[in-house]
Amino acid sequence: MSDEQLRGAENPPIRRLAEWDVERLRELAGEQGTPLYVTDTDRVAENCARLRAAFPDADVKYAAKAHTGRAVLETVREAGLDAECASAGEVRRALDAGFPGARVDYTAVNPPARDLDSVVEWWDDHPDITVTVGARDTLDRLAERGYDGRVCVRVNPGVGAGHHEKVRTGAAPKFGVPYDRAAEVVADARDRFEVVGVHAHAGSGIHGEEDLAAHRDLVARMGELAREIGDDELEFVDVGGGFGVPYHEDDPALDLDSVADATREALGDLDATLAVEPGRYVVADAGVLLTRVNTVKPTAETTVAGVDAGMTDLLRPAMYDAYHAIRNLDAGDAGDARETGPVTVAGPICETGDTFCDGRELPLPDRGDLLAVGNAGAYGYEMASTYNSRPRLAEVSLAGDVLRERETLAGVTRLERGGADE
Ligand SMILES: Cc1ncc(COP(=O)(O)O)c(C=O)c1O
Ligand SMILES: N[C@@H](CCCC[NH3+])C(=O)O
Repeated sequence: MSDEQLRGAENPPIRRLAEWDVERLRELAGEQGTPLYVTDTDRVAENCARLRAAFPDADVKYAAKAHTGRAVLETVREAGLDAECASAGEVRRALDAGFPGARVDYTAVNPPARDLDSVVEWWDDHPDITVTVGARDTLDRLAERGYDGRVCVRVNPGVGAGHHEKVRTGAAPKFGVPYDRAAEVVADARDRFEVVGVHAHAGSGIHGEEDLAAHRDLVARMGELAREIGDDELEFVDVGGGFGVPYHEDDPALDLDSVADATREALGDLDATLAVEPGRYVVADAGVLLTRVNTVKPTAETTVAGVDAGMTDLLRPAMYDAYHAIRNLDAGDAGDARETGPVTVAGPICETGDTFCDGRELPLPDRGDLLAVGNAGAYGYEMASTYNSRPRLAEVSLAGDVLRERETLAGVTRLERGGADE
């Protein structure tokens, strides 16, 4: 596909929930049961292609935490993005999915000893891995293990952005060395390692003028820092990810090309390559969560649609009050004519926060209706848990391949004495 097409209607910047093939989703739910994640890997590839077209001279890395499933990692690798990993586990999964070490960055945040041990061990076979370090202690701990390889220094830019305070990383003291100490830490690191880059990340879900202004500030600060410490001695300046997607049906899509232009302009002239590391943008609209209504309960204020998916399957609404579009695939524009009214879609978990929406205007549900929850491809399955002894749900590709099997109770209890048999 040419860049022209990638910027046009052939590859639109967002796939809305209404654009998924309802018949196909019904078939998959029928074959696999619910709750079920459906992932369209072609869409993942399209999103990667659009990122590469918007940032043609940059190193585009995929933040693997958004969706670390094998099929997605392989798709991203084939599409030419690198892998940005948040743990030794993610590093291992990226290597196993075929990323060469030179295309793997490990962003080590307060890294557990076991993670450092593993990555240093794998570094023998993959000497081009880059470890991104956000504290001097981490440099010392790497040196103690005999590591003298590629290091990137993570900086706390003092500028945060994102859809919720819990994901505004840039100003949180947890992440990165303070901006005014960054040059000193880089100098120290240069004595002991090969310093290949500097890094900062504003936060997740950048969407809207205020967030974009913060992103530009961060990028400008990183450009200044790189020039101060010698950009000709760096391979890259990584300005993080965070590019948002529209969760509300009528939110506009992010204009990625203008974000890319603004990023380059804010960075200024540099010998080092620009790097970005989006996660959500790659996978959010490539996934839906299918769930079935099992209980309908009219109340004075709302009709409760009790469903078989819960916060254990998609945590974002409970954790961040995140909005996800919901479509009833058996009613309204996708099925029977129905009256609409305020509907509360609630899961089976014993927590008040276990709702996907509260009093949202939707077709009044019937028991057995199939609902689709949109933009579930990013931070969906990866944040799933087994709370309330709920086995994790299954994931299939749009083509029908099982990407992750449905877990069983035996899977949940396999690590405990006297665990269940099935
Ligand atoms: C260091 C780092 N890089 C990249 C990302 C990816 O963010 P997003 O999925 O919003 O693009 C995150 C998550 O916020 C992050 O913490
Ligand atoms: N898990 C968050 C975003 C990632 C934060 C990672 N630093 C979300 O679902 O919005």
